[in-house]
Amino acid sequence: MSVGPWGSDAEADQQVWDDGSFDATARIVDAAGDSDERQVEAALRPKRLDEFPGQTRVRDQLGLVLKAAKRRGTPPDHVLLSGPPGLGKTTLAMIVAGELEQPIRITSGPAIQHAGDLASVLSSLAEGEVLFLDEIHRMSRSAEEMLYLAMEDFRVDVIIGKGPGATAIPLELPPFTVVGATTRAGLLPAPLRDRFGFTGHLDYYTAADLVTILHRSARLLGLEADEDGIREISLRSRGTPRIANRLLRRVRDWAQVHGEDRVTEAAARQALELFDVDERGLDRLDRAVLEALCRRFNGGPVGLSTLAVSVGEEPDTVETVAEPYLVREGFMVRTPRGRAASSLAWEHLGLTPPLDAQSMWGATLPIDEAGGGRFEA
Ligand SMILES: Nc1ncnc2c1ncn2[C@@H]1O[C@H](COP(=O)(O)OP(=O)(O)OP(=O)(O)O)[C@@H](O)[C@H]1O
Ligand SMILES: [Mg+2]
Repeated sequence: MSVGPWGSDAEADQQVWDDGSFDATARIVDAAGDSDERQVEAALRPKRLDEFPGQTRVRDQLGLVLKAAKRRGTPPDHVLLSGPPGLGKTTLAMIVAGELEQPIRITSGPAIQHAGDLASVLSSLAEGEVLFLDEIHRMSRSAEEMLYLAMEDFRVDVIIGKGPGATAIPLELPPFTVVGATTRAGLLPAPLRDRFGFTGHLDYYTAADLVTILHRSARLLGLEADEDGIREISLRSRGTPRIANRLLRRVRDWAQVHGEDRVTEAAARQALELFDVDERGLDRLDRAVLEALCRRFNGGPVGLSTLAVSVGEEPDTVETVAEPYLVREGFMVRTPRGRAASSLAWEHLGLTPPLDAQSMWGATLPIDEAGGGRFEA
């Protein structure tokens, strides 16, 4: 067993595991929401574009497209919204219908497994109606092909019968608007992507936008909130309104249980400490990964699977759950020789990087200069 300047491996293990194993699916900083949460969220969704803070480019462009279509009295181009979970794609889809003053029909890629499922939705649409297709990248191939035709020519071919005797009966559809949402725009086949006249890509929010969102949510939840309390929550929300709203609800719980009726800075700090979300929005898994990188591997680089074993997780969990945010925020770098801690990581953990750390990871070198090769996985 190696005993470094920071103690033994066993001690490091203890820190990660002393309060039970880590459940990656129940993270408070998970950007994806579960079905219970979606009900609470519905109440917090802005209903109109001018109540929607942040994403100014997408908001202004979309506003223009919708206003022009309304003025012409025709349905607007189909709208594709892409971006990471929890940033407001569903919210914007609802807003499109709200701004057009049209009903919205909601379905999703996984719910449309057969072209027939889509045909029945399409054939029941009224003129001008908005069809929201969530997770559009998960639709079946045959449904996708039907959708191309429907989006472009407002027509579906209904197949009657089977085998050689089958005939296609074209069915005219009234004009309507598809709003597609996807977290994986890259997975959409080009012909489908091309049929959207407007594409909006949502990006992470600034802390200032999250402050606006949190003030609004606090008001809707009937909560008094101090500026400092709201700011504290915004900084820990990983640029994601869904996480911000969730943290706000936990802070509300904490404040109410402690007989306070305000979201103060102290309440926010204590509540979020209890839930293991630190000042930069890192949770226990994120910190365990950084701790392992710095303490055990001297800052890296280290292979993903070795790193995963040392925090007791599957490589896939480390790669998809912790890594994206750590890399995005500059705590961790992916190098051709594995994962490495940045100086920010050492600083965040309150540790001093060893003198030879810089030369060890060579992480800031572009891949080519660092010797070519692929990312170690
Ligand atoms: N700009 C915003 N202003 C206020 N609240 C927002 C904003 N964007 C998102 N939210 C809130 O965040 C929560 C999640 O938003 P939404 O469901 O629209 O995300 P999404 O992009 O559809 O996520 P997913 O990819 O998981 O479906 C909702 O409660 C919504 O009210
Ligand atoms: Mg959504």
